[in-house]
Amino acid sequence: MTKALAIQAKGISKTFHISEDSHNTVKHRLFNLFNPPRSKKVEAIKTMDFEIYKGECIGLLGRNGCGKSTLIRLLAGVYPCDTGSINIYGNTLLMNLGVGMSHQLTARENIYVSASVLGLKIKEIDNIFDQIVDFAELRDFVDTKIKYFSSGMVARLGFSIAVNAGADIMFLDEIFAVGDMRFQEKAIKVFESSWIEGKTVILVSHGMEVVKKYCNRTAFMKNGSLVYFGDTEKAIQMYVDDNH
Ligand SMILES: Nc1ncnc2c1ncn2[C@@H]1O[C@H](COP(=O)(O)OP(=O)(O)OP(=O)(O)O)[C@@H](O)[C@H]1O
Repeated sequence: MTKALAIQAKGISKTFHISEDSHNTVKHRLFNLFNPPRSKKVEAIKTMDFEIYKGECIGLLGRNGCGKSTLIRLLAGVYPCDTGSINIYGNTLLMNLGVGMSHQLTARENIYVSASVLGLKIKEIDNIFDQIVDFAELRDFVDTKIKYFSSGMVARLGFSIAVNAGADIMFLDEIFAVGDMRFQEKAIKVFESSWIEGKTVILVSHGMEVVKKYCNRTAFMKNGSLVYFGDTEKAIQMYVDDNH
């Protein structure tokens, strides 16, 4: 049986240009009239190719700053790539600290916007609205702008929308680390339930137990490069060695 593609990345890369001197004060600007601000290049993602198949749970490991979040933001379409192309087969939702949700909107408005992005009609969203709110345990905050939410509350809302609205591909950035213990247990239960079967999940986590338990393949990144993508145990070993 041939495996169906969920994500195909070909030759993708991303470089950030960070300005080193911020000419913010009047004094600083006067003294630096003829010195343009210096800029530093950060190659967050160095050219890489990979394929992810439908139904896979993929782990993404690497030390702080190695490019994990940038990679999933590229895959989720938050940033454009500098080079290469990404093909996504299905609808996606990125769930970490509120990326993809608007902080100026209330939880209710974000539910409607995110679920529409996932392809649901207004009537369908009406039908699952209560489910989303109750699963996220945010009944008392439905009409509060999410800029007043804690990062855990935003993560709960994002996870609940994706679970209930049925995203085909989910990017989970440290989801098991941000909610409180009770929500983490609930999130893990959903993760283990049959619901997750057939869905494609890309999981960024510093928790080796979670990666070991759920990921059928794991990628190990270092300094923006995809060093290894395959057997989970082997990727974990490389990550552990890199931390010593
Ligand atoms: N929006 C941005 N503008 C400029 N530089 C950025 C931006 N986002 C990330 N970077 C830089 O790109 C590099 C990779 O960052 P990224 O957040 O992808 O790493 P990470 O592996 O997710 O780290 P962590 O484990 O700490 O979450 C870092 O050097 C970071 O400073």
